[in-house]
Amino acid sequence: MAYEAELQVAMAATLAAAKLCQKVQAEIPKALEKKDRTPVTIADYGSQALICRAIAAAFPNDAIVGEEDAVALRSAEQADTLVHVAQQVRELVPDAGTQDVLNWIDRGNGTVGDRFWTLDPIDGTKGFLRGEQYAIALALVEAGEIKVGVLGCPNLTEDIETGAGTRGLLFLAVRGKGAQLLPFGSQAARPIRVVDPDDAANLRFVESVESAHGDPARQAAIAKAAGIASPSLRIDSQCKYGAVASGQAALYLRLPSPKTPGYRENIWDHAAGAIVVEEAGGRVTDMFGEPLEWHKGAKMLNNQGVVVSNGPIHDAVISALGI
Ligand SMILES: Nc1ncnc2c1ncn2[C@@H]1O[C@H](COP(=O)(O)O)[C@@H](OP(=O)(O)O)[C@H]1O
Ligand SMILES: [Mg+2]
Ligand SMILES: [Mg+2]
Ligand SMILES: [Mg+2]
Repeated sequence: MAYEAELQVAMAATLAAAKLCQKVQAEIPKALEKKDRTPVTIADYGSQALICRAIAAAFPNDAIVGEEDAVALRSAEQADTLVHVAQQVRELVPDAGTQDVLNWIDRGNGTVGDRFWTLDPIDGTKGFLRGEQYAIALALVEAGEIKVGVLGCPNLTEDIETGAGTRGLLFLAVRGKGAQLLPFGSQAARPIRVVDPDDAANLRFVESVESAHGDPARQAAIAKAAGIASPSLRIDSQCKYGAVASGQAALYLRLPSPKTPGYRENIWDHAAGAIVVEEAGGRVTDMFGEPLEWHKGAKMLNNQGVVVSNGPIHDAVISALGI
């Protein structure tokens, strides 16, 4: 199958990173603050190191556009943090040196091009710090189109609302080959599909836990206008794409927050989730109904807001947005 090698490398690397993240989350990590005042932890750095190492080894010519960089970790003030990151990485790569770890993290400072990977080593760091949902998101983009996506959701359960079923889910997709769900520890991935329009129980919408990352009042009004009356399920990270792809929600709305109207979305916050939803039969656009631009830069400067749906309700949502 096309992209089989890429899929296998991405899956193995994401599962290794998930192991590191689960261990660190259980130890209740501290947050450091980045220049943009958002949090980062040793697990974000460790996850990026492990995944970049794996991609660099298998596909040495591929660029990686990752969220994190090692600038702060190279500073004297963060010497202790670097020791902790390296310790976590060595649990999985015993011979990893501290310089190796820094270099692997910085391997994620690539730029977009004809073929590149985009990586969010922990999407939903705020959820991770609360002990709630987060995702490890890795996607391969070629000629402006996402070809492979792997989304690791270590705290997500098969039944998202009740918490029943296996905890720890890997969502996978290869362009044109459908989307699949592989519970952690299982050998058998199963195909997933978006929700049918007549499945009333799952015709709900999902949005961020963080009110400041969206516009909850408008999101509720738009969902209602599109025929979804029940309250939203609030979930951190690209786990929301997993909810739509696995037919447990019909809609994910992410409209610009009135507090940060100029905010533009990062490709790594959406690419892996987007191909999983599209391959499960759904649709992903910006709030104007336009396709998201994956290869113009790390920030999607020409897109605003994100609408993710099962497909049939998409046009009603875009017209309810009325723009
Ligand atoms: N003002 C804002 N509007 C929209 N998204 C924002 C934002 N500030 C931060 N984010 C993004 O929201 C992501 C988390 O998504 P969610 O809100 O769905 O849980 C963060 O990813 P990281 O946690 O990887 O930094 C960050 O990139
Ligand atoms: Mg972040
Ligand atoms: Mg993110
Ligand atoms: Mg992140």
